[in-house]
Amino acid sequence: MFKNSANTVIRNYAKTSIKVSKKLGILGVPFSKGQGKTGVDLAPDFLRENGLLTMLNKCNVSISDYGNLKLETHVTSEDNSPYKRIKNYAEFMACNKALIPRISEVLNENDMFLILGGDHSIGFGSVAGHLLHTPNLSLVWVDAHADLNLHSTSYSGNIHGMPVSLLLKELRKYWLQADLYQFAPKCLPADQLVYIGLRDIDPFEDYILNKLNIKAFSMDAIDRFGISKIMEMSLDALKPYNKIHLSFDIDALDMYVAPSTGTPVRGGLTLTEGLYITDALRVTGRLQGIDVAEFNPALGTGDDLESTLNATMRIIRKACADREGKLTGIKENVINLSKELNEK
Ligand SMILES: NC(=[NH2+])NCCC[C@H](N)C(=O)O
Ligand SMILES: [Mn+2]
Ligand SMILES: [Mn+2]
Repeated sequence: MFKNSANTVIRNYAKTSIKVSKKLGILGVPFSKGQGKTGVDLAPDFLRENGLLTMLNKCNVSISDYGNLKLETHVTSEDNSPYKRIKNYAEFMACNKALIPRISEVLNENDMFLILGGDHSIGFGSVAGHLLHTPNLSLVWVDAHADLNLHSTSYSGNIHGMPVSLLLKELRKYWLQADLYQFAPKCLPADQLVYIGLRDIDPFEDYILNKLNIKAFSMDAIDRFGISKIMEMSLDALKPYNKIHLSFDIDALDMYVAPSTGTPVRGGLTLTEGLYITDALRVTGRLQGIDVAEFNPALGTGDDLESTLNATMRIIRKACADREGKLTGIKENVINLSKELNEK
């Protein structure tokens, strides 16, 4: 098995010599109610203001920016929510129901899409929408957390810790009252999911990872085998003709690299490892959807913010572009924003 995997990687890398520049559709989803901290909704515009589009243009990516998903402003009552333990369930559903059909619209006009979160609960709508367009899909979830809780197993009630359980075929039976078949009829088989970077898992998540035999590469595994071996094993686990969705929670990165995030965990990926993962997926030529979630520009000092912004931009560039351009103009904007936030 491992002999083949090395060949797979070499073959995949060889494909990069055919440089087809892909069309990229970008959509911001400024949703923050999947967890308790404000500010993660600022990320899409903050990334744009700090030169996201210019950076990608310099790398010859042709972009259509669809702006931000409009979120319902009048709050629906939680009284008739079927899952009382989940915080902001109605808002979560409204946002994701709006997001799901947008993915096909964006993919009909582009080769790839990039969703700018928002907290990671938007990963549900992004992947569910992707599955509607491309049912033969594999999911790579890069995260310190498994985000695999059920409404009934979550300690926090935060739905950013649950999106994967809403997506998995094997767990749908626990979400009957969510009426998922109506707006998210396609789901993901557990054997087409790979986790990378895990290091903070709840007991139920651990149980279900084992029970469903889900490929999960923890930080321990990465430290032990090295990231290149982990990527070989990851790609080997996925069907070779499937398109790939990468859902990147920036808290997968070490908290020294990406401190401006709501649930940081120590002992994470170096930026080099994060970029390696992203590159290994992009060069397969099958990467079709990307989420970048949990960047919260309102958290941390000016230095934290600069580091997190830089890491996030570089992950995005690696996912979307064959070439690297220069990052410019970031520093001034960071200084201005941290001044502004301190004055509040
Ligand atoms: N997307 C995230 N950062 N998720 C953190 C989840 C933390 C915890 N497992 C919970 O369910 O509340
Ligand atoms: Mn996380
Ligand atoms: Mn996450």
